[in-house]
Amino acid sequence: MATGRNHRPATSRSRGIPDATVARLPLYLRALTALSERSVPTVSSEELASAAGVNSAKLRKDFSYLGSYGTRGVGYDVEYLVYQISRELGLTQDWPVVIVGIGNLGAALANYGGFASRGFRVAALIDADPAMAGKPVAGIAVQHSDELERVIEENGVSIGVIATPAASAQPVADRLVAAGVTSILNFAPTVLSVPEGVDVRKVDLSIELQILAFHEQRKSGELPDDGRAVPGTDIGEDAGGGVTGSPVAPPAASVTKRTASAAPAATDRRGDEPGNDGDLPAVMPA
Ligand SMILES: NC(=O)c1ccc[n+]([C@@H]2O[C@H](COP(=O)([O-])OP(=O)(O)OC[C@H]3O[C@@H](n4cnc5c(N)ncnc54)[C@H](O)[C@@H]3O)[C@@H](O)[C@H]2O)c1
Repeated sequence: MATGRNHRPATSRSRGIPDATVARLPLYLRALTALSERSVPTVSSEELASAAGVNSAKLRKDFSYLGSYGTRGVGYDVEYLVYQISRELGLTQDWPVVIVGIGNLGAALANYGGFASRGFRVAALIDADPAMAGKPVAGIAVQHSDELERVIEENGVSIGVIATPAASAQPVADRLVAAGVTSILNFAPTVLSVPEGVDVRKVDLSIELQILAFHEQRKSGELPDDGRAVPGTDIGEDAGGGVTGSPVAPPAASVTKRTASAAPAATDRRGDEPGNDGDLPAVMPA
């Protein structure tokens, strides 16, 4: 991982909020939503930091970017923070999402209730297999790939989820982008090339397991022969930021924006934006 401590942190395009802060906002929101469901009116930074698994000083710094400073002796207003973070994340509006590749994973994603409850409406399920067309999955009829462009246009889809085999992922991404999609969540184990202005996040559970395997190996005292740390395992601090109690990072700031090129994201992103986690995997908040 690049060491970016002496550099200005990479920031999101809105209001100059650092990407690492943006990556922690869903963690705060998840913790705050749980408090809200229990009708808890206020929360201290320490309590919320602990519930979100984040260091409390980092939390206060993150909230300062939102203009939220809490009230001394009272803490933060839970409902207001839920609103503020939801608004900052763009969750106060409905986001139609298209899932491409309705096999084991695509069907599981389609059935995942957590999308809808967080403002992501599954607008369409797309698969290249003609035998799948018309079959209901999660109450939605699967549509053939030929329909992809029409579906995106009709539903105003800007977020696409790719759950196809790796070999199909780039052509699918190209079609999604050409049709107007500007954000892609990629589950296929391949690096995607997308034009400038398109954001890609990737999820790879096997990478997370490999990181856990590394920590297991450390716990058992079995280090690699040369005793060096395995690269890419220190993602907690920059990506999830100040995460406590967990050896594995929460959602990494793995937004990838680049011009179309054959260069892997891990190389070009880390090279030009120190302190950002470039192509590290993201894990969906549960
Ligand atoms: N990121 C993760 O943690 C994770 C976990 C499991 C699987 N995966 C990956 O997700 C992908 C899907 O896995 P799966 O087990 O669901 O596979 P699967 O074979 O069950 O499903 C793949 C589906 O994609 C469809 N498809 C193929 N090419 C297509 C195209 N060009 N356009 C539209 N649909 C197309 C196939 O018809 C099939 O229905 C694989 O790349 C796999 O490696 C990732």
